[in-house]
Amino acid sequence: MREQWKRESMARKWRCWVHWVKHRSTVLSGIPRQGACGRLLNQKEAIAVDEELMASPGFSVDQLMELAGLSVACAVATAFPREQYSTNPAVLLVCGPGNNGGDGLVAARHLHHFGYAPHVIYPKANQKSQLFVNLTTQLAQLSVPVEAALPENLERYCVVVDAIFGFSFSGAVRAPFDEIIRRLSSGPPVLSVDIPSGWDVEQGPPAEGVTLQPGFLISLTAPKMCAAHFKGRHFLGGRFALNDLERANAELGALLPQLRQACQGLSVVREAQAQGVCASELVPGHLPNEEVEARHGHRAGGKDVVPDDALHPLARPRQAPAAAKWDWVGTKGRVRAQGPCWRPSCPSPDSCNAGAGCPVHLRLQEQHGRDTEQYLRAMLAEGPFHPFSKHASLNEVSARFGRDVPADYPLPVAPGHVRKAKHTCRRPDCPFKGTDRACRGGRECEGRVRLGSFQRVIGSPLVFCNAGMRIAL
Ligand SMILES: NC(=O)C1=CN([C@@H]2O[C@H](COP(=O)(O)OP(=O)(O)OC[C@H]3O[C@@H](n4cnc5c(N)ncnc54)[C@H](OP(=O)(O)O)[C@@H]3O)[C@@H](O)[C@H]2O)[C@@H](O)CC1
Ligand SMILES: [K+]
Repeated sequence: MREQWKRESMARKWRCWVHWVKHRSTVLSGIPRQGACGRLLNQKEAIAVDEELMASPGFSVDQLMELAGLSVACAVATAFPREQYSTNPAVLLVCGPGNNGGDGLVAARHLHHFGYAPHVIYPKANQKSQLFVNLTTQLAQLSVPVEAALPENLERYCVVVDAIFGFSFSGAVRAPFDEIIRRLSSGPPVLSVDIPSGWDVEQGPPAEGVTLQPGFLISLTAPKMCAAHFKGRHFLGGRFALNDLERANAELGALLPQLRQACQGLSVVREAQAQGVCASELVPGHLPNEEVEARHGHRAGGKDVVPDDALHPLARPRQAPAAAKWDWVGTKGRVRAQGPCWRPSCPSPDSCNAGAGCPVHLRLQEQHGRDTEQYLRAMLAEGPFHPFSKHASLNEVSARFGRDVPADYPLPVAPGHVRKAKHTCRRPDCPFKGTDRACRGGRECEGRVRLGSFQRVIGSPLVFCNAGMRIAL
């Protein structure tokens, strides 16, 4: 009896909510809201849905924020899978003064647990609310750095999570966030939370000034009107909508996410733009590819259901270049890599030759300097086919090829440009003493020590030959 009463009461509340939102939508919106993601919420509706979630079903702010932050972390993990990196990938989360910033703080905690290395920038930390104090304390206890200023070098991050402003943003961006947004606009790929920061919630990107163009967006609860101007990979998150969404969607004409499966952030499929119409549809992550194809008439391509050409260049999946494209040229014991760079964080993937200006290379050099073993480890950790710069020594390239080179690939050793192994063995009876051949024994032999360290690093067999270091493939 009590159960039935509960069910009826829930149903009554739900009908009230649907009626109320429907009525509000009609009254409040004068602007058409058919965009890239179906019917989109305007600013007042977004705020109203948020308030309603707290009022009627009694969600608390921290509950909503926890789910929102978790879905942000899931979207990052989907777009930048942890398995693609050999060390914990660095993620920069820039958090603003409101609840959008709170989502970023929560996401940082989950990303830490997912095996990422989050770094939080929180320029206007909210010290008054206990919720925000708790969130920063939790991060401190996990040793997640929380700082006020944006770091100088953004290239070390595989993605920047923009949790600066959400649906309460209005007007022109004020300091210090104007400068932050300017810098983020030319850095690594950006994933925006709910609203791309600096965009008007309804009108989209500002007409003038620097604009953030994120490659990824995760809308919370439902996409807002500005999402109509977004051209990247779109996720929906926040499992806090109420029962009976299908009915709600039908009645409201809105697109509230149906998060029935385990994943928290869902991709939104951008339908083929054949008739110039860009209507998107929410597709649960578990939908079979054939069905996606049937419904949208384009190749779903594994997990990625967004056609590549609809994506922001930084959001497009990178393909490993064919081995033939790689041309390693030995020059005075140094080598040069030619071919497109496909490091996920490369700022210019099509033109980068990882030369002296390659920030990754510079950073690795800066961090590890002459410590060969550390430097090699760091190089290898950058992922497969990291193109070495002009300044990489032949030995480093040899070490790299020892791991990844295809069996039929020519050795990167150009005649006449091979570094000769120095004879540095101090044994008085060394048979190679006085010759230009390297000693194969002797504890002090520099070649042997180095050989040992390469083997430790890459675990592949390297042998000495007369001409210098070669790879045993
Ligand atoms: N149900 C949901 O969907 C859920 C939503 N959630 C999340 O909450 C987000 C909305 O949060 P919110 O209401 O706290 O506002 P938000 O946009 O973060 O920031 C407001 C701050 O920005 C500031 N500010 C404004 N304009 C500015 C300007 N031009 N230049 C500079 N500053 C400016 C403003 O300062 P003030 O104007 O007050 O001085 C204030 O401090 C929402 O998008 C979603 O991410 C989840 O957490 C839970 C479930
Ligand atoms: K944002």
